[in-house]
Amino acid sequence: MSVRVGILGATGAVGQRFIQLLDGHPTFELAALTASEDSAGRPYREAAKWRVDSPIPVDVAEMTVRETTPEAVPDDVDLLFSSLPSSVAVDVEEDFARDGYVISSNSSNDRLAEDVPLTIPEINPDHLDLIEVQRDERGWDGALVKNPNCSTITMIPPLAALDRFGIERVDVSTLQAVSGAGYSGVTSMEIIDNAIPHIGGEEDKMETESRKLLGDFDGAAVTWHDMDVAASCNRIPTLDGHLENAFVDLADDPDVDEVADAMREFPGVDLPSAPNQLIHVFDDPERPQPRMDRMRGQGMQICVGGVQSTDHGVKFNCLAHNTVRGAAGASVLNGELLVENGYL
Ligand SMILES: NC(=O)C1=CN([C@@H]2O[C@H](COP(=O)(O)OP(=O)(O)OC[C@H]3O[C@@H](n4cnc5c(N)ncnc54)[C@H](OP(=O)(O)O)[C@@H]3O)[C@@H](O)[C@H]2O)C=CC1
Ligand SMILES: N[C@@H](CC(=O)OP(=O)(O)O)C(=O)O
Repeated sequence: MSVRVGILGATGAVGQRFIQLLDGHPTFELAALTASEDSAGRPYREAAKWRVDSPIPVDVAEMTVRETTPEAVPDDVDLLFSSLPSSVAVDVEEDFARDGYVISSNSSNDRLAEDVPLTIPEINPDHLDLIEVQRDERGWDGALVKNPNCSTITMIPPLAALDRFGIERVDVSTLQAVSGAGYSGVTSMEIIDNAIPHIGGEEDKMETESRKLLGDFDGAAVTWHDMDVAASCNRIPTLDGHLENAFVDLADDPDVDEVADAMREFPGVDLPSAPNQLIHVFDDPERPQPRMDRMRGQGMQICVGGVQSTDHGVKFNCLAHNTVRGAAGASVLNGELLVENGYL
């Protein structure tokens, strides 16, 4: 089966990752690229300042960038990946869904909307069926599906593995790469020889999205997990890969080996972009490290290390590639789940 796909916001940092990940994809055939009015009408190679660590695919380089409107995208495109600024996406994504397109979006708008699935295929694939509720309520033929924030997605797989021991509270502190802010988000003068102990909106996203992701879906609505989550977010001068230190209070008292085994054995999914093993647990206390470990599982694996018991539960470190597993890769995986579950 081949599905014709497009990318909204294709010239940006995440849009370029989409192009890289879709090159040679077994199911998805890239058929449309959109961006702002400044880029529309230009060949992609001219409109995009290409910065990904592999060449622009030859056929993509010559594609003409389109306007980001439903009229500008061919009708035979079934699935759109969205990496628009959220201020733009909030209206535009709804226009496309109303027009019949299915959208797998990485932008932060609407992630907490009651009828919008916020999905990680290995964690809560059942939440995808919120699409039925969404279509009933909004009268759409299309659909809007979201993946979480990059810092949130990094800690969720290990937390999902721990939930069998009864998570009561999570305290997490992040060390986030500069690519998370986009290419012009943090200047070199701000970040070299430095760390910035604030990332606007990020703590709130981690504290809320995590509870929706680990919540229960009863076929009509998601009841959020009742754990307390407190996050502290920091920017550091790594290029890619968010590292996080998590402290988790548990109802039960598992030993370190039980915790590590629960993470190692946490099941993956059989989708083209999914890693064979979702969580890699290091015994070496100096791992994971961003530069060494962010590309494990082609950037889609979650790395964990430093698992230790505490008075109230466990602590560990976790790492994921923020623009692959944390952004474009997460949307592509959701697209694969949409195909698998018959939504396309
Ligand atoms: N960078 C990262 O690691 C992560 C980013 N995200 C989220 O993904 C989204 C994209 O981020 P990123 O790729 O870094 O952003 P960029 O600024 O690099 O790219 C934005 C894209 O949107 C297009 N665009 C901007 N304004 C408009 C408009 N008015 N109409 C149509 N298209 C427009 C741009 O086109 P043009 O080139 O023509 O201006 C470009 O293609 C954001 O919502 C961000 O929060 C999420 C997780 C990680
Ligand atoms: N805020 C993230 C990147 C991002 O854009 O997240 P979101 O997808 O929630 O907008 C970072 O700075 O690393």
